[in-house]
Amino acid sequence: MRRVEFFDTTLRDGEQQPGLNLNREEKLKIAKQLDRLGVDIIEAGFPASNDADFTSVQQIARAVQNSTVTGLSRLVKSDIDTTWEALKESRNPRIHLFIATSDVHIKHKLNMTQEQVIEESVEAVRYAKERFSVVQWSAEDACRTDWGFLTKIMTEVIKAGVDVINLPDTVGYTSPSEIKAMFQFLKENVEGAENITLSSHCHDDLGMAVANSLAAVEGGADQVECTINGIGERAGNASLEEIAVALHIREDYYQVKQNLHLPEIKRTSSLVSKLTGNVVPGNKAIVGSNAFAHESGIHQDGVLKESTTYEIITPELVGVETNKLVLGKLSGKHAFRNKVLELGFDPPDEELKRVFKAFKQLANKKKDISDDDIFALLAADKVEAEAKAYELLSLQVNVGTHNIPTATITMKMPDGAEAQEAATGSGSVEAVYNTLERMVGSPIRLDDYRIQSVSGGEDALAEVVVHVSYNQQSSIGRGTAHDVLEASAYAYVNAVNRILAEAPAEQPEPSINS
Ligand SMILES: CC(=O)SCCNC(=O)CCNC(=O)[C@H](O)C(C)(C)COP(=O)(O)OP(=O)(O)OC[C@H]1O[C@@H](n2cnc3c(N)ncnc32)[C@H](O)[C@@H]1OP(=O)(O)O
Ligand SMILES: CC(C)C(=O)C(=O)O
Ligand SMILES: [Mg+2]
Repeated sequence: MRRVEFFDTTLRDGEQQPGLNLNREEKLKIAKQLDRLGVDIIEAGFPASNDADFTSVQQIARAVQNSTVTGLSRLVKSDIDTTWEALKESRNPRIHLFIATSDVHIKHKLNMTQEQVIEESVEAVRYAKERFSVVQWSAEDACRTDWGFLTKIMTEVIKAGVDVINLPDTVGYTSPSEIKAMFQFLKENVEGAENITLSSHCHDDLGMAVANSLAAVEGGADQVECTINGIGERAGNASLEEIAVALHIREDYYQVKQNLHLPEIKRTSSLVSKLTGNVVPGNKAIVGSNAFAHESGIHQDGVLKESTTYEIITPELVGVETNKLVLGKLSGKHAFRNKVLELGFDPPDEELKRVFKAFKQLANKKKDISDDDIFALLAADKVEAEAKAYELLSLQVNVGTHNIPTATITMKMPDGAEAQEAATGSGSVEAVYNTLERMVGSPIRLDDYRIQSVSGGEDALAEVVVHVSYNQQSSIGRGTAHDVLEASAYAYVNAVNRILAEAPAEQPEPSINS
C-alpha cells in the first residue's frame, strides 16, 4: 500500500487567515505538537516576508525532532537565500518555491509571459537545488491552469531537479472528479512525473477542500497540504483532521497508509483553537464538541446497544475520552435510565416512569439539562413518592411596587378534595407560605429557607430547601422549578408531607376553604 505524506501549513497558510496573528512562542508550541502528531512536513512560515517569520522558522527548524521543516519562497534569489539562512541548520533543509501558472495570474498579477514563468521556475529550482536537499515547486492556481501548459512547465522543472510538485487549488474552484482527473492526466503525461512526489493543496471556497484533497489522492497525489481545523486564507484550507481520519476509516477504499498518530488529533485541534482564538464549531467533523454526541432517543438507544450503529469513528481514535449522550427533549427512556444509573439511582420502573415524565416536561422548557437537574428531579420525586398527602395544583401570585403581595393557591388535600385559598404577606414568598399555612390549618414554623440555582444559565432551575417545625417535629422539604415562587411552594408542601408521613396520628386537620 502506498503512503500519503501530510504537509501541514497551519503556521504559513493557516496564519494567512485574516485577523490571525501568532507570536513566536505560540508558533513553537504548535510546531512541537504537530511533531508529536507525526506530520511529515511542517511549513513554518515565509522567512523572507518579515523578520518574525524568519526567526520563527529558524527556531522551529532547530526545535522539531521528527518532522521536516520548510519555508515558502518566491522565485526571487534573495527570498531563496533568506530561506536558506533560516533552514540551513535543519536536519533535512527543504524549500517551497511557488509561482502562479494560470492565465489570469500570469497576465494580470505577474505581468509576465508563460515562457518567462517557465524560465524563472527552472532557474529558481536549479539555484535552490544547490542548497536544499528537498526542493518543492508549486504551480499556484494550478486548478485554473491549462493542462497543456501545466504539462510543459512541470516537465521543465522536473528536468531542473525538483523533488516535489504541488498543484494547488488556490481559490477553491475545482471539484472532486475534476481534480482527480487532473492528477491522473499529469501523472500519465508529464515526463518524469513517476520520479517525483505530487502534492495537492486545496482551499475551501466552495466547501470542497477535503473532498478535493481526497479525490487528488485517488488521482495519484502522494502528499496532501492542509491545516489544523481548516484555518487559512479566506474560507480556509483543507482540514488535516478530516483528511487523516477519512483516509484511516476508509483505508479499504483509498488503499493508502499514513504516519500520523491519530490520538493526538483532538489535543492539536484544541491547542490551535486556543492559540488562534478560532472557535471550533460544535458540528465540525472529528473535532467539534458534538462529533461524538447524541441527543435523539433512537440514536442513543442504538449507541447504548451497539456503538457502531451510529458511530463510524471511535472517540479514542482521535484522542476524545468518550462519546456523550446528551439528554434533551428528543431523548428517550433508554438514555434517561442510563443517566439515572450513572448518577447512582436505581428506581423501580414506576418511579422511573414518573421522573422521566417530569424530565420530558423540563426538557421542553430548558435547553441544557445537566446532571444536577436530573439529580434534583430524582431527589424531589423520591420524597414526594415516599409521602404524598398534599399536592400543589396551581399557584398565582400578584406582586407589584404598590401592591401587597397576594398568593392564590389550589391544592389537592389529603382527603382527595381540591381546595383554594388566598393570603397576603410582606413579600411574595411570605404570601405563598401564609396561604399554605392556612390551607394546612396548623401553625407550621419556617426555620430556614435556602435557594440556589441548579446548573447555570438564564434557564437554570431554582432549588429551594426549607426546614420547618410542626408540633415538635422538624422536617426538610425540597422543591425544584423554573420559577422561584413555585419551587418555594413545592419545598414547603414537600416538608409538610414528610411530617405527615412520619407522624400520621398527628396529622393537622386541613381547613376546607374551597
Ligand atoms: C497563494 C499564496 O498563499 S501565496 C503566499 C501569500 N502570502 C503572503 O503574501 C504573505 C507574505 N507576504 C508579504 O509579506 C509580502 O507580500 C512580501 C514581502 C512577500 C512582498 O511584499 P511587497 O514587495 O511589498 O509586494 P506586494 O506584496 O505588494 O506584491 C507582491 C509582488 O510579488 C510578486 N510576486 C507574486 N508572486 C511571486 C512569485 N511567486 N515570485 C516572484 N514574485 C512574485 C507580485 O507580482 C508583486 O510584484 P510587483 O511588486 O513587481 O508588482
Ligand atoms: C503558495 C501556495 C502553495 C498556496 O498557498 C496556494 O496556492 O494556495
Ligand atoms: Mg494556499
